[in-house]
Amino acid sequence: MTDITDIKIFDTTLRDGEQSPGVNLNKQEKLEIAKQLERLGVDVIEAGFPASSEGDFQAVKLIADTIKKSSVTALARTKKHDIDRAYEALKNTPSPRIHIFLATSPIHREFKLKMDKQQVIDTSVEMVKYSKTLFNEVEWSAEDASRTELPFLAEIIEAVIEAGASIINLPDTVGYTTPEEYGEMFRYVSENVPNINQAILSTHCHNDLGMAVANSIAGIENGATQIECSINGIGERAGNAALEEIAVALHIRGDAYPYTTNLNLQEIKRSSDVVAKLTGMTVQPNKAIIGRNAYAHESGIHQDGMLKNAETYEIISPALVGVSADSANTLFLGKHSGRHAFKDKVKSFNVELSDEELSAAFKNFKALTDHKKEVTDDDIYSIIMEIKTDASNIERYVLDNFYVNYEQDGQTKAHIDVVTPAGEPVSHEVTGSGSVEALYKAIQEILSESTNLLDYQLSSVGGGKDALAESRVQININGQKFSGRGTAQDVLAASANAYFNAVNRYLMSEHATEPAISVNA
Ligand SMILES: CC(=O)SCCNC(=O)CCNC(=O)[C@H](O)C(C)(C)COP(=O)(O)OP(=O)(O)OC[C@H]1O[C@@H](n2cnc3c(N)ncnc32)[C@H](O)[C@@H]1OP(=O)(O)O
Ligand SMILES: CC(C)C(=O)C(=O)O
Repeated sequence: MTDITDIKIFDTTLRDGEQSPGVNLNKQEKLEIAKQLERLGVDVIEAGFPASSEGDFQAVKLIADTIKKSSVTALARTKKHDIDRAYEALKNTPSPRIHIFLATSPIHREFKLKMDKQQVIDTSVEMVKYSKTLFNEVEWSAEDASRTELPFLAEIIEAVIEAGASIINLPDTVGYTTPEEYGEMFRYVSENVPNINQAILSTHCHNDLGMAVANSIAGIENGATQIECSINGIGERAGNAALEEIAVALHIRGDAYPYTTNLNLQEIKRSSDVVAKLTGMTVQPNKAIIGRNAYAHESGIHQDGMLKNAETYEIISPALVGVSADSANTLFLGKHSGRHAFKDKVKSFNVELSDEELSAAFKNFKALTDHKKEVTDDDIYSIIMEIKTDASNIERYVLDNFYVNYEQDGQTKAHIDVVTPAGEPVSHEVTGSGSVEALYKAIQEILSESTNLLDYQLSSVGGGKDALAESRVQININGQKFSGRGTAQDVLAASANAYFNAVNRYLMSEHATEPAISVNA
């Protein structure tokens, strides 16, 4: 039987995540995120870099003073001032940890730090020892470890462990490495650092080549037991390894990855939402695990498969990560949807449709998808109601075509082509002082019945700029009031449909034994 290894989750949303260009969290916002990270069950919260500003010092302090279950840490350069500031900020947390770093790669040593190898070792050792006078737990990071000579990496790691570091983090700072290379670095360190069993190894991967999650997993497959990652994968440049992707990959592919974490997966969606909202970094729709399309299926063949057995196309249940069935929008109805999914949606409204009504509704739905990217539940309900209240079995007015033009003198011309209940095509043109006024005047003048408008309302159905327009009218015919409703992409078409709907309801009532559809008569 394979042993299961416990992996510690070190969340750096509030430190590396906040290094995302344009993100600037105040201390209350950072605290809200920290509280959510604690609910999510992360083992370590990296709350910030206290020496970087007074604001970040105060934020780290507030988090350290408040958070009790997760361990709170903060970043510091190998400088006494940075370490002292971190201590002042962290001293009230039950299990404080300092995270100090120094770059080890040739390019950083030569051009950025202007230090040789020995200076990098000596500075790191001295500052780990100093940190140890203040903190029980010292994490040391070899910045740009993945571009560092392996023998030098092994040498410096042995020295800092000897000085008191108990967590050794090996970042792929610039997101350059491949999973094979990153895994090989951990294997090399595990095999070539004599005192490595006195420390735990940690991954910290950036996503410049889109391999941060794969690299982090390669790290734990080769000896690391801590993963540094961030919610929604935010962080410097292309970001860090996404916490939610690692957590769910380890869970869903437990057969391939024998690891556990302390994370409460059901808090993933909420964590993602809080971070997206407070940082202003919205999540791309197709983002794995938490993107709005992650559980949505649009094409008819996929939807049919989903209805027959969800596992045909779904490897993760949205409920696993706290995505509600409603927001999962599992069967997204759009241009590529088929009859099975449409029928399923109709059923969810508890409306009975005959086979003919269903076919007519499906036809109208497909026609709508040619104009509208996202067809909402409201749109579909409107289509169903149109069908349910349709007067197609009686003679009625059919609006064939219309247009409305603005004239130079401020007048509006409306032209309509209608087929009458007797089946005759007729056209009429009028001018009026506004679009709806002119259109309704043309309709009133073309009807054999004498009608007048009592009430007119216009609203939008569904969201987005391509939402449907819905118009409701009440008209008076022969002393009786009839209501009408019309939906269309265009507000004038919806208005015309509503008027004809009311007139046709009158015609229906004339044919019925009881005028069931007249209102307030
Ligand atoms: C890979 C990472 O993510 S590392 C973390 C990066 N995060 C941040 O930098 C965010 C917070 N940073 C800041 O607010 C500022 O950079 C500060 C306050 C830390 C420092 O600001 P300044 O003193 O103005 O220095 P500046 O940022 O311009 O340059 C960095 C200096 O630190 C030095 N340095 C860089 N890393 C380290 C280190 N690990 N230990 C010691 N010194 C370091 C640089 O060599 C440079 O030194 P120099 O001034 O002698 O050339
Ligand atoms: C400071 C270290 C951990 C870092 O953020 C990096 O190397 O990317």
